[in-house]
Amino acid sequence: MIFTFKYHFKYHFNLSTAHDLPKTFGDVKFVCVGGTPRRMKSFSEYIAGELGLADASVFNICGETDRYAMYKTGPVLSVSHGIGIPSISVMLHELFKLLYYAQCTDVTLIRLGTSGGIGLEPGTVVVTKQAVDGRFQPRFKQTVLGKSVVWPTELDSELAEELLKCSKELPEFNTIIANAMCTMDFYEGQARMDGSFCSFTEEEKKKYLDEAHTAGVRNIEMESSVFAAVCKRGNIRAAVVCVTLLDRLKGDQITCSLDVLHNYEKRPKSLVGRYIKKHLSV
Ligand SMILES: O=P(O)(O)O[C@@H]1C[C@H](O)[C@@H](CO)O1
Ligand SMILES: O=c1cc[nH]c(=O)[nH]1
Repeated sequence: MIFTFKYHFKYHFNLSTAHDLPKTFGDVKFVCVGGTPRRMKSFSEYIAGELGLADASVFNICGETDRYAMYKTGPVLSVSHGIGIPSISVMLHELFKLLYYAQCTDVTLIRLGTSGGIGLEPGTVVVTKQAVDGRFQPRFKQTVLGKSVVWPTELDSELAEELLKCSKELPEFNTIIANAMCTMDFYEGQARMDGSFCSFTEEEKKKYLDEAHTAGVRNIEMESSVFAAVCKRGNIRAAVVCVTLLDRLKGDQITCSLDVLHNYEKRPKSLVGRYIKKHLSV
């Protein structure tokens, strides 16, 4: 990555190289990202407790813009990315620029997310091996200058294994390593029949989800492919850790209570928190 502008603006973060980025962000070793500002704020507060930084004040660094929210506790930066590939892609461009100008080294990126499971007990945590597209291929396709560009989407296998090892200390939920399918849509794109429109039958849906299962897909979400592809391009160690909210072989609608959902959402947080704590030898 080579950036040569004198002042480089990270427009959606409301930060630029006019700020002292090395002073504020130079110590960052982990960046955790996830869909919602609430999740990332609560992760930042949680990690402050885990790292014994309970006095750290957790505030939104991007306070002046409401595109994304960013929180920092010690060496851990938490950033929200919104829904889907375009939203996380913009955030990752600006994040990588930020890490570069802040002169950060040895950074690990982890996405903490939610997903729909395939053939799994709801609440299972899936650490992604490869992010595959809707045709079960490990690739991220983008149109650049009117041409299709394809990037590979494997994630760091060593990091995935280390996370799986940490999960053995959290026996209250199951954690597995498997492929995630990354889609462009929550409804028809994920073979749901409960959107505004539906262009397929129940049998076609079942056949597709069975094929996904046979291809090794165990969960479906909406960001892992571009996340894996750009981390690979930037040579950054990365993992995707998503909890499943339902079993898509049994239905389309997420019917569990908010309490149960929030409890499920804590699972990637506690697994990644444990990993970070171990890694920083706290
Ligand atoms: O990080 P989150 O929980 O937002 O990720 C999944 C994929 C989509 O962004 C979203 C759809 O509900 O949930
Ligand atoms: O089914 C689901 C649940 C959460 N997120 C998704 O993208 N799909």
